[in-house]
Amino acid sequence: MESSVAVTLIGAPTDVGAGARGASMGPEALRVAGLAEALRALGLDVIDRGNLHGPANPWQPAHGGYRHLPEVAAWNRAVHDAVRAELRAGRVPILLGGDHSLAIGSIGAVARHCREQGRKLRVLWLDAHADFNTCAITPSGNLHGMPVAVLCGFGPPELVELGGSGAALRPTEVRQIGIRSVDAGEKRFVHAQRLEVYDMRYIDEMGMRATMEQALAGLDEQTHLHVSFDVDFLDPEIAPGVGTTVPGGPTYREAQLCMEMIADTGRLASLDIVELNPALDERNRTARVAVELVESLFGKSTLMREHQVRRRG
Ligand SMILES: NC(=[NH2+])NCCC[C@H](N)C(=O)O
Ligand SMILES: [Mn+2]
Ligand SMILES: [Mn+2]
Repeated sequence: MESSVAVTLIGAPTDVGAGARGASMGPEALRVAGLAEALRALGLDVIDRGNLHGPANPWQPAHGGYRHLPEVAAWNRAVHDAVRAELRAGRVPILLGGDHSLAIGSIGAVARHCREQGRKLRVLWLDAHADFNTCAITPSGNLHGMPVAVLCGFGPPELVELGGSGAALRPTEVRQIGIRSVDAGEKRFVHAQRLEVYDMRYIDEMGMRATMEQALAGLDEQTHLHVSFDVDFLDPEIAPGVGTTVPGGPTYREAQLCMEMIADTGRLASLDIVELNPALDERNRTARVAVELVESLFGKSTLMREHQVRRRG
């Protein structure tokens, strides 16, 4: 028997990067939906470290192109240090957001760890949004619309330099899946930086299976696979509990296949679950769907692998 996978839950209860309040309740909603118990039932070693602490949401307008930059930076420093500690201990950190700006700290720590260990990195960004805005092009100033740009080096120094000097990511290390809302200036920047985006039209035309085969192509034993799961990736019909819903997302079945195909790679080494907003949810059903998808991400399947009818070539 191989030793069991060890995961650590890290709560970051804040919505300082978002345009709507409520994602700060995400960590507790995921716990109430039974995340830790579900992962333990799969045989994983699960530690829940509780919640990180950081500044309250001052709910102020944008300042120099950003809303709440000092608060977002403080939360991300806490996330960075917590994620880094778990990676160093050989565990799989699972960040419970919180809004998506927290991926700056989380992926900043992952990228730094990979550099130190000489490992390759692949980031799968599951989202309705590209989150590739900068202060010059953002329509809102909300930092949850900017983490991918910040991680690629485009943003304020207090965020860009969080995981060490220089940009955490190269655009070629990222694959975006499920995208269906990109702002005008953001769209030009996505093209200029050659982000690899599998938008909803691509998924409609090619199907989720071919999409994931491409997004996961080229992984090897040295690759650290990070999944940044913005719950608004999902169609609002199955996931209403998010602050920025966009219709036309993946169905329950498509999302399950996406997660199962990631699990099959055996490379998943860190995860963010962000943008769950219990204030907008219905009886915690979005949290429960998120837990079901994360179970698949960690290898839950209907039948034992060896009993599955092999799909044809
Ligand atoms: N992580 C998210 N839900 N991001 C939504 C971003 C929405 C919009 N593109 C903005 O920059 O304001
Ligand atoms: Mn989103
Ligand atoms: Mn997002």
